[in-house]
Amino acid sequence: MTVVDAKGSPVTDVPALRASGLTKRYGRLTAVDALTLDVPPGEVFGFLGPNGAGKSTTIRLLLGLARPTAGRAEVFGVDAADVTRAHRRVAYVPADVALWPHLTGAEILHLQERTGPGTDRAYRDELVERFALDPSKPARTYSTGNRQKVALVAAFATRAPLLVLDEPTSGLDPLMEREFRAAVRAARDRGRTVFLSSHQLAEVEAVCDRVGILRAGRLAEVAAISRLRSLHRAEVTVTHTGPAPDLSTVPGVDGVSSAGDGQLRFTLTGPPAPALRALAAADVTALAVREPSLEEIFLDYYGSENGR
Ligand SMILES: Nc1ncnc2c1ncn2[C@@H]1O[C@H](COP(=O)(O)OP(=O)(O)OP(=O)(O)O)[C@@H](O)[C@H]1O
Repeated sequence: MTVVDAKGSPVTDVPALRASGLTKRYGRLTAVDALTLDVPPGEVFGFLGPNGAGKSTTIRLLLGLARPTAGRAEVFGVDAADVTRAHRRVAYVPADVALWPHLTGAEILHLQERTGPGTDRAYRDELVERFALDPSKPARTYSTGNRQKVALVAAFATRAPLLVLDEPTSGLDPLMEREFRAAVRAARDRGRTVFLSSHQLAEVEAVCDRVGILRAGRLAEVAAISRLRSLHRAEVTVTHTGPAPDLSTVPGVDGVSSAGDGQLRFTLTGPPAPALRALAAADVTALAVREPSLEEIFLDYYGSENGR
């Protein structure tokens, strides 16, 4: 029996996606290493990591397209290996969209409608317009971006409660990227769950509630974007009159520099209270704090290293 809330939506604490000790080895290489993660229903989750970190392999495991060496993947409580049941609730856009070359975009969308978990046709037509897709052409004539658009329109227009998108915007131009972000927000407004692997950090920052950062097959961090920012270095600029405040021994403060123009710059990690107490002793006339972008956080994690 399904329990529903006042609006008729199912009440469930079963995660949309669950990975428990999920592991995939290819010979000696451990592509995904004991990955444990829950994505609750209604969340937009960003999945980040450099090339080769194991993002696509994780997605393949979550979708039952690859068999785990150890551990388990579940979609709304159903074992990912039970593909027929699990896929009733999933729409998937792979990194390399392959379409039937002789069918037109419209024919492919129609085919998806008949085989998938149900389609909102009015919304699909709206998305075709929004993504400026010409559905009358055979798929073999589509560019990479246009193939991606067909797959995205089909996925967003389904009634599947979970969308798994593997680097879905790599071929889209900035206008289409904007439409993509709007479609993700609309999906969330409808209570759908989105699992989005991406290299576009600005995109993840704009649409995701939480992010997971994968490094060499392991989850290095899972956090809300705001929390991730607060854990990382903020850049602080203090304008003062009179002698510069002494921050040399303040916990969390690093890289103090003064240009001698009444401005002091430093980076701050962790709670700001000790720095604020030290600053209170000086005559501070302005204080500016710049939080790091997701890109800066990402580079902090990886530096110039590879993901593996
Ligand atoms: N079928 C396979 N056989 C052997 N090794 C594989 C196979 N699939 C993936 N790998 C290896 O597993 C590691 C993770 O690859 P994966 O494609 O999951 O990374 P990714 O994070 O998706 O990278 P990218 O961002 O470049 O797409 C890589 O070292 C890759 O070479």
